[in-house]
Amino acid sequence: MKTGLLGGSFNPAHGGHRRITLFAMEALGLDEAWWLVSPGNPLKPRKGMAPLAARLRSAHDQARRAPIRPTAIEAQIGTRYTVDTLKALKRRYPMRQFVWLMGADNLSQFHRWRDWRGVARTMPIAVIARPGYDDDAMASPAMAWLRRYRVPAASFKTRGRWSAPALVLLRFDPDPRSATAIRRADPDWASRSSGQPVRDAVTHRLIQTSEGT
Ligand SMILES: Nc1ncnc2c1ncn2[C@@H]1O[C@H](COP(=O)(O)OP(=O)(O)OP(=O)(O)O)[C@@H](O)[C@H]1O
Ligand SMILES: O=C(O)c1ccc[n+]([C@@H]2O[C@H](COP(=O)([O-])O)[C@@H](O)[C@H]2O)c1
Repeated sequence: MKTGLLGGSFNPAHGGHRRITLFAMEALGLDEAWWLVSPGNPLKPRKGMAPLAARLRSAHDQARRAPIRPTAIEAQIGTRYTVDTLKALKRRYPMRQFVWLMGADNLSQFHRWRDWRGVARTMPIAVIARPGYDDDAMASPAMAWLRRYRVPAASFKTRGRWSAPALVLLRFDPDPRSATAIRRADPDWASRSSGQPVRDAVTHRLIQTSEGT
């Protein structure tokens, strides 16, 4: 199973997340994508961050009828830094091939992440162009190191077994949507988010069994 991992605050999830995920799945030939709804981005302030349950619920709303599984795996396994999460997922799902997905805004900050080279050595990375961030991303300190590992999307898609580091740059019709704009227009979105707790499909299976696929 080729699986894309999109980590994020999802504060809240929006149509841009869904659209870039579906585009990336098509471009990279992925079977499914998991959205890792973060317990708290280590570089973002806690202030203004809606509860995890509300953010996860918004992710379920946006992922409807798509091969996208919103999860709270990091809260479940107790990781917060991406390098720890990705290593844990590779251990738990040894037969899966994972690729880390992120927008260009995150590439421009990537050198500030804990052991970012370790992230890149754990699995391939695909970066999705984002309006307003692409120039900074291309000029970023992480890109200076990562660019030697660049692989065209078309050849990545046809590779049987992936290796890392590998960097794929994806450029689609750019999507200007952002959670910041949504919060600005609707600061109380989370307080109206209610209902049954969502079932976290991947976490559920992770607790039940060791998947082995
Ligand atoms: N419109 C978009 N185009 C490309 N990538 C995006 C887009 N929106 C979100 N992403 C990417 O999706 C992941 C999760 O994003 P996140 O949940 O932080 O949403 P956001 O819209 O960037 O939020 P905020 O505005 O609060 O920073 C990140 O890797 C981010 O770069
Ligand atoms: O590991 C780190 O040091 C690190 C620093 C900043 C962000 N991240 C991860 O990057 C992903 C995107 O975060 P965000 O808030 O931009 O949606 C999310 O999975 C975060 O946990 C990870």
